[in-house]
Amino acid sequence: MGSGSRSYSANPQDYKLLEEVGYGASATVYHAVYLPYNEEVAVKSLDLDRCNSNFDDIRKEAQIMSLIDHRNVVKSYCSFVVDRKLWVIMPFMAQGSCLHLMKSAYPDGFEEDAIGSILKETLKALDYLHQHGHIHRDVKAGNILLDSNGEVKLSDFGVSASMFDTGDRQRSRNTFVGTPCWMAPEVLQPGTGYNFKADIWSFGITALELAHGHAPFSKYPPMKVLLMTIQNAPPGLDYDRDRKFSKSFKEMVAMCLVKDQTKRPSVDKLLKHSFFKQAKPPELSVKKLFADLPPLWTRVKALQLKDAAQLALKRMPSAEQEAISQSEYKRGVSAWNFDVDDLKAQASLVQEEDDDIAEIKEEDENKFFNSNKDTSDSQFGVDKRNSDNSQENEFALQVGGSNVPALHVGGNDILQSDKRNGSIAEATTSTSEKDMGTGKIKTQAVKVGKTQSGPLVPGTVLGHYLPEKGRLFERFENENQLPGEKINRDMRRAPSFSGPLMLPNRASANSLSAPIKSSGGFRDSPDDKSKANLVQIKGRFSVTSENLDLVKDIPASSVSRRSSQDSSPLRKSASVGDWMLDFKQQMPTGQSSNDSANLNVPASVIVPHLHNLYQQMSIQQDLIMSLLSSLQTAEPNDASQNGKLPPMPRSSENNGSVSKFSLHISRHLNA
Ligand SMILES: Nc1ncnc2c1ncn2[C@@H]1O[C@H](COP(=O)(O)OP(=O)(O)OP(=O)(O)O)[C@@H](O)[C@H]1O
Repeated sequence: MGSGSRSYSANPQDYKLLEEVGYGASATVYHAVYLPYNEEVAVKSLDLDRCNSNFDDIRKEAQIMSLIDHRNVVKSYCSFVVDRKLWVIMPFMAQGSCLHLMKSAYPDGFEEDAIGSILKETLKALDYLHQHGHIHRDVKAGNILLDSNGEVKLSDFGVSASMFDTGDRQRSRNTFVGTPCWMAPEVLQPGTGYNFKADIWSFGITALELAHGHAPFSKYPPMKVLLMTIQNAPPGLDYDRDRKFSKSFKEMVAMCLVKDQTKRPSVDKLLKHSFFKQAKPPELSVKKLFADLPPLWTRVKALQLKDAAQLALKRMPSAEQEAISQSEYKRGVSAWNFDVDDLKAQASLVQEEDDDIAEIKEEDENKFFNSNKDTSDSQFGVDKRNSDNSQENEFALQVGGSNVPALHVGGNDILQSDKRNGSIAEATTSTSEKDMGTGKIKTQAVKVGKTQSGPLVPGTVLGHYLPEKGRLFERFENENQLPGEKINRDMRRAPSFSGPLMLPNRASANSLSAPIKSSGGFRDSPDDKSKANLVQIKGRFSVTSENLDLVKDIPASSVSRRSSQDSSPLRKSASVGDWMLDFKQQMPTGQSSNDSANLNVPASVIVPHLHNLYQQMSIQQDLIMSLLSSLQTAEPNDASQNGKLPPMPRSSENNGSVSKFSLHISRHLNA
């Protein structure tokens, strides 16, 4: 197989690996030379031990990549296994990803003409993929690659899904994979399902990312991003700093970022938008972006060092968390694995225990509720943002009410799609209750051990968030020294800018036609089989049976969600004490409970709990910081209100949210 008539061998000796130019969730990407042709290529080395996908899925991804034939989509020339790695040979894109380029030279984003060209080429790639039945599912600046001549290609099919894929493979997963900042609301919203329009949302977010240098909400931890995506009005080009952008650019972004997926345009329609009609050829507008820059690998290395230095400087745990979150974002890692069962469990607890979470509005995002008035007169009849308010309210109600949004993976979710008149029908994952088959899939999930263990805290739900540091090292431990690799090991022990790190299990990350598993439809009923793998529910956090090896010896005690003793969810979530108690109850009779210090508890049992405890401490610190900053913000008004916390001044929708939030936090702290 190969490019055109060229074929590339499956012999690793024919490839000389040079510099590392990127690192993703499950792969390292090298600049390399294909010796027989003396041609530069990129070698993506996927660590099979770190991939949770089964090998067939990985191979299918590689196969589909090799069938791709479009100038704006990165294809693979061939792929083969070398030791425990799958090498995928691709064209080398000498300027790397747009994300890398922004981070090294354009921290505030690109100029509009470059953005227009990049987005137009990306749209062409999406057009091709959608026409061929694929939802990319991971459109973002980190996956838009640039060549030295200005060529733009969309890459990384690690999480893409085939709209025509049905059957076992589709049912076989219970983990939603994506990158939270770019994920469309319907992907998270119950009962709707999603289709290729999810790519249009991600495309709109990518437009903002290219315009600002970062995606909206990128500074927040994943759980918060999920809630904000669901609750808040869509982001847009509405800030003062966005005055420099044209009306047509703003309109185009507003069209993409409509919460109602049926009102989002197709790629075809978007391509006809005036913003793209006037886009310059990329050789004019994109090529100049890197005219004066050093080679890609030098930039990547510099970014790695900078990232490592930043992390080293930030010693405070809470600051570290943010740094980690930021560095992961900067690496463009997309394997944020959402365990849907865990999220559902957490969401259900949020519903009962934590209505006020729904009212936490971020300062930046509040303005969206009252903005976007200028985006209503799109020639394509795009909805006014304000017309989405009913939907906003609906979301807010759902969060606070009985239909809390929760991720759901329907076990029988089948992609229903067909191709009519040459265009893609709106293939949608079915999320109706009758389609769920939850019990079956949940049981499978337990069996395959894909859920996260330990108390469910925002950090744990998205497994990688806090444990990142640990996995960073794991990554280095596991790494093979590849021939030609020049980056010294010490530096690789620092957080790698281009690397993913801690992405634990990228369950479907490598399946090009990975099923679209996440959808809505959470049933919060006592007989909900989704709770089959809940071992304990404590406050808003739960211990799940992710790792049956870990929990099988611990009595599964069902704790009422609103037990009077459990009024302090956060504190309760620090379940180490309970766990020790449980463990001690299982001690052979006669052994004194005072022996706890000498308990012969295996490290494999202790470490996860210590880890959880650490996470909870971090979250508490985070909450304290949030409270402090809320208080600081409120201080000027405070004096005039006799010590009462004032309502949020910016939006009537936020009245009282600070005080509720504060109350919520003080409940945590005082309990
Ligand atoms: N063909 C290529 N030429 C040059 N650089 C590349 C190429 N492919 C990937 N890269 C660089 O390597 C990085 C990681 O690659 P890629 O996104 O394919 O890995 P991944 O493990 O699938 O990552 P992700 O976490 O985004 O899923 C990219 O962001 C890009 O900077």
